Amino acid sequence: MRIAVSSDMDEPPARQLVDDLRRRGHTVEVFGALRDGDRADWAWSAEAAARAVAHGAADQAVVCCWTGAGASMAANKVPGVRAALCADAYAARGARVWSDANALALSLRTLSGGLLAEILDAWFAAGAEQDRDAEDRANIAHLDAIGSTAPATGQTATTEHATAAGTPAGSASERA
Ligand SMILES: O=C(CO)[C@H](O)[C@H](O)COP(=O)(O)O
Repeated sequence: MRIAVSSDMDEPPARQLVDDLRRRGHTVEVFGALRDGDRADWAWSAEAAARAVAHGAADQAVVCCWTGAGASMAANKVPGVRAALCADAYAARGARVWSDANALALSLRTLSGGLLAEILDAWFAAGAEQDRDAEDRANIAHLDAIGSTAPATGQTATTEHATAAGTPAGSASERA
């Protein structure tokens, strides 16, 4: 897989992440503090990695900062990117199976060597289960399409919004 990796800090866990991904056979492109001359702030670096996914230059992203919070927020601002901040293997598996996450956000503060390997094992072993949570995933896609100006998903979608972006699966108007 082609993986875009970002970090706002050139810390050992971030380097270890890149090495581990390459050992697993992935092609890695780095952003932020891991790349000479790149901007290293967490919002920009995570957004750059997320954009690589949105533009099709990468299949997935792994975005890092000290807590993982800022990196996940920035990545999730890029339409089409579903970033999940995962503190353990259970969260990583769930993010793939239920949420079809395409970006893994990690906290550099908490990553020991063993934990990183467990999270990556779980992340790459799992894929979205088509028959579970499909409605939720459709609503996330709908949110991407409509932005924040339309009624919340689950509320009655107006004709205007339904026409512009498609009616969200399971919305009140669809169930009516
Ligand atoms: O975890 C983070 C954001 O969620 C950052 O890594 C943390 O805030 C440190 O950034 P800086 O050194 O620029 O203050």
